[in-house]
Amino acid sequence: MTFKTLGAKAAAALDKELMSTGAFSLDQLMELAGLSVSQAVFRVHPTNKGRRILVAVGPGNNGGDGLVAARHLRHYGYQPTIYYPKRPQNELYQRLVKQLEDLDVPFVDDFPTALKTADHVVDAIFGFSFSGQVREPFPAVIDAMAETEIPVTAIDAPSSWSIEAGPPSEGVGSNFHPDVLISLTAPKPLVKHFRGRHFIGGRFVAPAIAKKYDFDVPEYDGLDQVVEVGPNGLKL
Ligand SMILES: NC(=O)C1=CN([C@@H]2O[C@H](COP(=O)(O)OP(=O)(O)OC[C@H]3O[C@@H](n4cnc5c(N)ncnc54)[C@H](O)[C@@H]3O)[C@@H](O)[C@H]2O)[C@H](O)CC1
Ligand SMILES: [K+]
Repeated sequence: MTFKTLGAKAAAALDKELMSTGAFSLDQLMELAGLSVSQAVFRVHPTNKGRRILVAVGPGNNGGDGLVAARHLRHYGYQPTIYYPKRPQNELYQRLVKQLEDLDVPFVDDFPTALKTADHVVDAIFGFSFSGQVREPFPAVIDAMAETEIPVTAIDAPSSWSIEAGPPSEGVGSNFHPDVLISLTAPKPLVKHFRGRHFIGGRFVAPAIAKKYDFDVPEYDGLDQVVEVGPNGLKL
């Protein structure tokens, strides 16, 4: 049995609904999404496998999830480093950056060089609002993540993949296959093409909303914010 998937349009509509009739703020959803990501990273890459986590942060809310995850990882004893080349003038993201600066988390401009000394990478560049060809400065970053030997965890989608159709057939991202994926609230159709370890996170959806959008809320254990499922959404 597989978990139902949520296309890009449905995922955006669900987000909107959670923040209107659902009465959540974006900060709350992002905090819980980022907390889920930090738990998935801890599961697949505990601190004894290496503490240096490089987080590639994009310009939207997927990037925000990455900034939140980095803060939690720092508190778990990791040493996160942030690559954040396109920073929107938005108070929410500025606050997330300040929180990391207060924890002495370094921000770097040169992604390939930072990758050489990292133990694990988090891809927080694009999520369900990605479309078209990858624009600068991200093509080289995605190429570097595709080629690296160290494990990569992608938040919600491997960046550059089509949310509906998966990896591009050629060019940037065609050889990008992250080791770990954490789908937020529900897997996206691209999971059909994913072969690594797959988690679902985002433990904040009320049953009535999940029913309306026709997806399954997984059974979370105890305090967990993530559930591991089969690579392409199969129930384990
Ligand atoms: N429902 C949840 O569980 C929650 C999910 N969250 C995360 O939010 C993202 C979706 O965020 P959104 O801001 O809508 O968009 P993205 O981050 O995916 O990216 C938008 C950003 O990227 C730019 N962009 C789009 N295409 C390209 C391109 N081809 N080249 C360069 N740049 C591009 C675009 O202009 C925007 O600036 C979701 O996946 C989750 O990770 C929330 O945290 C809330 C809870
Ligand atoms: K991503």
